[in-house]
Amino acid sequence: MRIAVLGAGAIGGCLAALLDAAGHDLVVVARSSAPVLRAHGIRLEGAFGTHHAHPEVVDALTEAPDVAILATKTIDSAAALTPSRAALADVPVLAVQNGLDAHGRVARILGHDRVAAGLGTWAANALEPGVVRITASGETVVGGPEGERFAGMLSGAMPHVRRAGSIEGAQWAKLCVNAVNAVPAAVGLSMQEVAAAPALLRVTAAAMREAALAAIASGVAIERVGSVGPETIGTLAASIEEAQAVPRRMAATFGDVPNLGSTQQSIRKGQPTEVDDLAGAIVEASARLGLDAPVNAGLVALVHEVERTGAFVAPERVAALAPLP
Ligand SMILES: NC(=O)C1=CN([C@@H]2O[C@H](COP(=O)(O)OP(=O)(O)OC[C@H]3O[C@@H](n4cnc5c(N)ncnc54)[C@H](OP(=O)(O)O)[C@@H]3O)[C@@H](O)[C@H]2O)C=CC1
Ligand SMILES: CC(C)(CO)C(=O)C(=O)O
Repeated sequence: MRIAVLGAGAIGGCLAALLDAAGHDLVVVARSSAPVLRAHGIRLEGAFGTHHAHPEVVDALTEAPDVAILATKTIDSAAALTPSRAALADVPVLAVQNGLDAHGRVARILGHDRVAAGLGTWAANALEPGVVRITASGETVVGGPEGERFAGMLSGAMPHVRRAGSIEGAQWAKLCVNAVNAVPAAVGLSMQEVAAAPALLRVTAAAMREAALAAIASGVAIERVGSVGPETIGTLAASIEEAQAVPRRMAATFGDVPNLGSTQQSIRKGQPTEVDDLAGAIVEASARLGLDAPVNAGLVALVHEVERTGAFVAPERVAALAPLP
């Protein structure tokens, strides 16, 4: 199949390399990394194996591929899709992005609803253009319109692909997972270091708890994604003390290689983050559901401060969002 990948960073670069290795014909739509990708291709290393791909690299699509994958940060979806909109007019698209309803937003930009959603639980690092390191394996959950097509396609290229029953339930579970992203992005530590620091672990647990309470209040049947399923939501909701087991366990699944998370990687590349679509989505959903989410609101403000100043904040300022008893 002729497959277009828009956004060849940590997730898109990994998928492009794996699909290339599986024998597909890849075209990559790239932004600032385009010259490096043209010259050196994409090198994948780590938990999904090693492969060096040399896909065609373009600024925008002029011809329709068979299918496309969007793997930019959510804040870049419109800018990445708009120049290729005509070529994607009738093309099934898989949006591999975090946040609630990222694929719905893509459907609205494209003006058609053949848009599936993909949720990756693996840890991917791409701080250097054209080099992707998968530092921890994990499942990929695919759902929504065209979900079956994309689950089949990915299954032929990578391990642990699962079709979601309810993509909305899976996106809520993933939003709870991504409540771990903001603390490392604010202080500049890895997820493992945050889990080992009692004051920062407590704030992470409090942020996840707010996400879980909003998930419960939404009334959506939560579907397991990675290590977060309905029973985990119950643990998170019970109390901050009980909730701490969840980010601690999650950090252990990321293994020994420090995992910065996708939000901190944006910071380290000097780029805006998608924190408004992660911690910010928890704040927004909570307000809609009549709940407060002060910890996530505080984290959104701190991550935006780090984006503006380029300097990580002192751990004490994060710890103050949910002080130790
Ligand atoms: N990293 C991870 O471990 C995980 C990430 N995710 C989610 O996956 C999604 C992608 O994240 P991730 O791969 O980490 O992000 P990256 O920043 O690593 O990659 C995004 C890529 O999109 C490119 N891009 C941005 N705008 C455009 C544009 N207008 N045209 C073409 N390309 C563009 C960027 O180009 P440039 O080179 O110029 O920056 C970059 O290469 C996010 O929603 C994230 O939350 C989900 C699970 C795990
Ligand atoms: C799964 C996890 C937490 C991997 O780091 C992720 O989704 C992210 O960083 O955005």
